[in-house]
Amino acid sequence: MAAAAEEKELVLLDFWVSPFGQRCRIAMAEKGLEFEYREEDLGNKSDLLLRSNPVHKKIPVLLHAGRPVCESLIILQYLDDAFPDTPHLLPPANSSSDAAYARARARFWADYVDKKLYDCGSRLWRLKGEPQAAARREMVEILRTLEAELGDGEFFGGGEGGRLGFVDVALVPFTAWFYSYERCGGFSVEEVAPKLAAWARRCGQIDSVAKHLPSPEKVYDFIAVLKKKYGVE
Ligand SMILES: N[C@@H](CCC(=O)N[C@@H](CS)C(=O)NCC(=O)O)C(=O)O
Repeated sequence: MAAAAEEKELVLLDFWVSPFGQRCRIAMAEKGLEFEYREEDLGNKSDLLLRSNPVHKKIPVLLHAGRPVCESLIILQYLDDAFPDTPHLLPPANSSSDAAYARARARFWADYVDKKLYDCGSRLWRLKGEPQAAARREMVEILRTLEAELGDGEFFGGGEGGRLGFVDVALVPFTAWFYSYERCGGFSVEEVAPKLAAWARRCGQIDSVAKHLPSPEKVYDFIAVLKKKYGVE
């Protein structure tokens, strides 16, 4: 692979359960890029993390030859740009208006995942009573909206040659949280969005995803730790 010499220079500052970090790990696995994984203690962030992401002080940070790239969706786009000979997540930019439109559309849905799904999922385990019921109604709507975008497709598309694309990689880490969302919210993803549930199972069979996603039970245990930390009963 053309990028081989540069691959060794990729370091990912990450935290095991982070869906944002998992996006980067899955993307690099899909691209066949080797990287060094460095687990951060988010309660005691390393100087390297604080120096590399002084604005948000968050993981993931990708260091490429020592230069930091922050924010998971920006990291995914950077990987497409910096390693153009590897399979693209976004349709390659060319002069056609169709490619430009497909790129814009994929970015829209990845942004939707960030703006809606993550926040709503957090409210499902943090809240009780009516606010939690409101989060459940919103989550059902989000899942149905994503299912409508998926349609009858095998994947959300955008990737080269029927592979995982930008939206797939942006969304798939949250499938490890579906079980927790279901238990906290009292609903079934299979019932509200069966095609999306089937897509999640399909993704789970892909090596890059299977290798980098934790089990749903481990995520649920982690949420129990978070609940304790934030005093949620
Ligand atoms: N928008 C960011 C979100 C990253 C993020 O929220 N990271 C969390 C872990 S999941 C973090 O580093 N939290 C530490 C903190 O907020 O102090 C991205 O897409 O990379």
